[in-house]
Amino acid sequence: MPSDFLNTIIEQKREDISRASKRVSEAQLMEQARQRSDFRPFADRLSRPGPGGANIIAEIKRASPSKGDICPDLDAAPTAARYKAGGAAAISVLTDTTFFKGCLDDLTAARAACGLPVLRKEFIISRYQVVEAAAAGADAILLISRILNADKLDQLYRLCRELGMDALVEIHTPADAEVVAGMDVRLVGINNRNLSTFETDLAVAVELVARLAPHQVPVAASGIASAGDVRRNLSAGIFNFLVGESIVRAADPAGFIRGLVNAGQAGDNP
Ligand SMILES: O=P(O)(O)OC[C@@H](O)[C@@H](O)c1c[nH]c2ccccc12
Repeated sequence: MPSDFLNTIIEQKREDISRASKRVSEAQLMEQARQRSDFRPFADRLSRPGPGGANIIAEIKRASPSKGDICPDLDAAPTAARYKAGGAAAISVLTDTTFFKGCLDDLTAARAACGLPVLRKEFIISRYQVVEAAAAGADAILLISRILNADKLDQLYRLCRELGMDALVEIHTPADAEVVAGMDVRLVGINNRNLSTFETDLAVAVELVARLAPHQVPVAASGIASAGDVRRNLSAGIFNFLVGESIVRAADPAGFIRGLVNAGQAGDNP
């Protein structure tokens, strides 16, 4: 069972959704979402390693419940441009306001400032948020297996695909892996962080990757902080990485991303 804190987040989400849907109906959002034809390929880009060897999904993350403020004044548009300059394959934007100090406008601004595909990083529990993501310009959404039962996960995944977006489906345990291995989901995020305890263990991704189905491509997420961390995952067959805090805190985010992208190349840094 999710801890109290994860429950607190989910309760807050229910409130957010109820408030937002009074302002703009799902039908209105659906109309906007249906007009899109500008999707940038997220899953395709991450299906094979880029020229550097590692694909980095660089995250816009001002704060988190486990770390508090990371960079509260971070400006989404120039940050996304910097991430692109460093060779990021895609951008992840946390759109939760209460716990992560993000918003959907960050996603729209980040996307407009770089040519990269953009992932909506959110605790998605309802159709409304999926349609809202598409209307706001997301190319992909995160679906967290831990907070959805198998039916709901499947429904939201289908809706996401129907609207033209890709999904990153996140797992953390062997039981989550089993549910997702039975779906036609292509991109599977393996979160090294336990969302209840916030404990991060880099062994989680390298161990769980063996449980994915042959058609699935892994993305290691959380706690990745060095070229050495990337190399450890590359040896386990993982070439996609979702990285937040260590990029946001780096003095030179573009240079830091570049180091991660090229971590697998001979004669490279620590
Ligand atoms: O900042 P880190 O440790 O590099 O982690 C990034 C990302 O994996 C993390 O933000 C994350 C992974 N899954 C989530 C689910 C919800 C909120 C946040 C997340």
